Amino acid sequence: MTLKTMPETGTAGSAALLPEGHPPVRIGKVGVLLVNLGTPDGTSYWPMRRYLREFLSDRRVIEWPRAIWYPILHGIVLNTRPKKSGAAYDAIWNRERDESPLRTFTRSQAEKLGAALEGLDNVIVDWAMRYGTPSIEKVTKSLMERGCERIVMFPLYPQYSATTTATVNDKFFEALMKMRFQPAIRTVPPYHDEPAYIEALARSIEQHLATVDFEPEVVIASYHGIPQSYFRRGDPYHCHCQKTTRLLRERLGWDEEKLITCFQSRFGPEEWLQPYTDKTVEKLAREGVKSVAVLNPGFVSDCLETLEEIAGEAGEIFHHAGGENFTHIPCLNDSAEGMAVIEALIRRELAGWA
Ligand SMILES: C=CC1=C(C)c2cc3[nH]c(cc4nc(cc5[nH]c(cc1n2)c(C)c5CCC(=O)O)C(CCC(=O)O)=C4C)c(C)c3C=C
Ligand SMILES: [Fe+2]
Ligand SMILES: [Fe+2]
Repeated sequence: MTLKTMPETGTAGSAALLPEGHPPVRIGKVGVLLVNLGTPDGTSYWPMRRYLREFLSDRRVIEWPRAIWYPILHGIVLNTRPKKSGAAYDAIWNRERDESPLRTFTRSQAEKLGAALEGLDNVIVDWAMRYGTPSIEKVTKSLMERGCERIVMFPLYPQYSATTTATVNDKFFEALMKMRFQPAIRTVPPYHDEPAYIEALARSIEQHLATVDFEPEVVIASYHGIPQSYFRRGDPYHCHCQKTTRLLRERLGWDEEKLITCFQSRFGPEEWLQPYTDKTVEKLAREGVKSVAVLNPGFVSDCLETLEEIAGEAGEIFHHAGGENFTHIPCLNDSAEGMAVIEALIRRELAGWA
């Protein structure tokens, strides 16, 4: 049998011998795949509807029996919500790049991580979204085409929830299920109590508060909510959120009145984790609290839920109820502190591979 050399293949540049007609094989690389929730491709009706349909059809997100949920989703939600949510996205849209902030930050995080890992010449960094584009399947295939025999997949959620971390894992493994020749896999675990993460949050608070001309009486750590029933059935998310706040409080030397935990972004008629952020800022203002700061430790990047719901809506609620000073502390995003967290976790998970 004739063998031919394929210089573009082989481990880290070494030539491999392949039989004539053999499909090309690229090997020797390690992929790092950052995955965030996803975001619409545009704010008009159809891109919004496509995104919401995929998101709200996920059984990990809405656990109701399909026979009950699908008529509501298709008959009501997908007819009304695309317009309403589209208007909200419009208010925060990155017009320069014509995309949502979540996409801008996720891409930048991948680019900055790639630059930070440049010394590891067998590592390729890329990014994908659980819902919408670029899909996990497409990017995973692309990493393999570029020679990745091993992939570290990082669901970008500090606190584990079945509605976020698990569904990213599911989608990733669903893509692998279709492959004859699979890469070896590592997934990055939740990091709600990692010292590097707590330190980065603490510094982001200190740095932001140094830029405003008031001292907040109360600082709210506001996490995305989940239905209470998911928590009762064993989702550890609530405990992870509480632990993040406790460690942050200890690091800052604050008491339980100064740094509190709340939950935002309720959806549907069920009871969600409480206390609710919007009700809490209103109550605080009515009780005479004049200055409040809110941070979103569960969001790796600023997005609709932080920029519109907190920086926008929650601030308005606070002022209408008599509050005077309100400030939103930005997420870690692609800041030096935020990138230090992502890099530290990825370097740890690459041990023995890169
Ligand atoms: C039942 C519905 C939802 C659950 C459960 C849920 C959990 C959950 N979500 C995030 C993070 C994000 N959610 C975002 C947007 C968003 N979330 C829901 C619903 C549920 N989320 C909807 C319908 C939407 C879309 C916007 C809207 O119509 O309100 C985003 C923002 C994405 C963006 O493009 O900016 C994030 C991020 C977490 C962390 C979480 C559970 C822990
Ligand atoms: Fe959400
Ligand atoms: Fe929201």
